[in-house]
Amino acid sequence: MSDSAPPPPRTLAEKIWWDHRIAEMDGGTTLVLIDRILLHERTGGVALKSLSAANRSVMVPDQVFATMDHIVDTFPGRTDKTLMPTGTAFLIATREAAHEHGITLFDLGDPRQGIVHVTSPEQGIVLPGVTLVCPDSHTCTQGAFGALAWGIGSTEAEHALATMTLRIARPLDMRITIDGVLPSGVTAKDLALHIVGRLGSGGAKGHIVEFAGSAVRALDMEARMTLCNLATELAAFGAVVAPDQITFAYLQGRTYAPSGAGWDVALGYWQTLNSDPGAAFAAEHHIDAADVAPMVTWGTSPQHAAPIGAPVPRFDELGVRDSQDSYDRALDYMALAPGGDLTALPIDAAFIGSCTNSRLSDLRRAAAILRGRKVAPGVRAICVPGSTEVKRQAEAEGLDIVFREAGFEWREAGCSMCFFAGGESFGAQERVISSTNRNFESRQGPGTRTHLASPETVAASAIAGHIADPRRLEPIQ
Ligand SMILES: CC(C)[C@H](C(=O)O)[C@@H](O)C(=O)O
Ligand code: SF4
Repeated sequence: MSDSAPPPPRTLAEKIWWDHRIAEMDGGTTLVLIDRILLHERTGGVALKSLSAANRSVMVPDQVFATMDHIVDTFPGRTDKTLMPTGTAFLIATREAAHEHGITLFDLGDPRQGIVHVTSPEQGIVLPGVTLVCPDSHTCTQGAFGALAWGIGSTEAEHALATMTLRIARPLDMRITIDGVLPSGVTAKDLALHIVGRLGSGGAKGHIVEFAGSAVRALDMEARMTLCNLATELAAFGAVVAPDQITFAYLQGRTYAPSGAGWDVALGYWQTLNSDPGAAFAAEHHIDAADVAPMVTWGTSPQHAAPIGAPVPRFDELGVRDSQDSYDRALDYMALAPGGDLTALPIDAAFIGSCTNSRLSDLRRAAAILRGRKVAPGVRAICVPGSTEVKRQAEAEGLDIVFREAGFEWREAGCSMCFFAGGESFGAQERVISSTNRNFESRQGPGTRTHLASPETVAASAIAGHIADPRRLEPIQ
């Protein structure tokens, strides 16, 4: 390979790649400069601990940020005590290691605390054109800013912390162009589930997915993050959206974003971050936004998604490849039959939260549905803001009151019931409608049955007591 960047046309991802490439290594890998590293108490503390054990230090502590999100309780009045029996040790280890290494920590009680993929954009840590890694698979959420952001393992995190570099094989480029206008009542979450349903859960393996097209340009930053978040469920290496005025307006004035003259310099660079006309992609897909409907999953993989109201597909109707065994197993686990009507099944619980859909705009849209209505009897409904800052803003608008009056629990920020951390759980065989990103077996607790959907659909279903289309709400009595 030549040592200089290839001439235009180049893709957005290629531009960032070449701006961070240090050297070609053996085995077709490249040594890449890492700008920012994020950690959380589930995996980050482990990486910091082994770094200390090896007598190594964090190379640039100013560019490393840690938060408490995965294991912390989300009950009001929480402390270091967690429902996960060994959880407290993770919190303490992360806190001690962060202090030892001089890393900024968004600890319990800090107004910046929250889910790592929510707090980083809020604080302006992720920026267009940076390389950003975190030992967490949904790091590609942050590619919504035109950053190369990807999830790594704890060992890689240790290497990145010590050297601000990583050795990786160049991923391929994929572009998913979404043109047209999303129908009214259809959200970025529905679009993302539509795409995962069409391409399948391995559909972007080894690729950086660039989301492009007029429907993507029309999305605000929070919706772009929702879209990029689900790229993980396509097995993508990362996801990117070319930064534009919407991105710049979101970032301006945020704590860790450049300011003053530095802002102007950065902006000049950021405006070059888009794919040149004619740039080559290893794979291209086109989606018409008008084809997207509110979606819900019926099975145990995010690719098991269908428009609300559609019958559970029969095996021969599946749009993506799946084995008969895994299809049968999914239906058995979810207690569903081919051709069955999902909207006829009572739900036990409703959950609004996670790095997919727990930002202020998500809570506002759910609250608009809940206002003046009540959660159906017997349904346990929980709302967990993605960050302490989201919670503060929601409370300033009175959204907490709307959620509470409807019958929702209103929690402290964190990952909470997005995944079972070994403590709090929905019950076995309980059917949960959830604004999260994974419906794997036992994801929300041993034996729970998760249906993924948008916050609007979760809210509408909580009221109806069964999976319900948010566009067809009963009038307020
Ligand atoms: C616990 C953590 C490492 C995990 C991940 O990598 O994604 C979690 O965030 C998840 O969503 O499953
Ligand atoms: S909210 Fe869920 S998907 Fe996101 S980082 Fe936390 S556990 Fe993972």
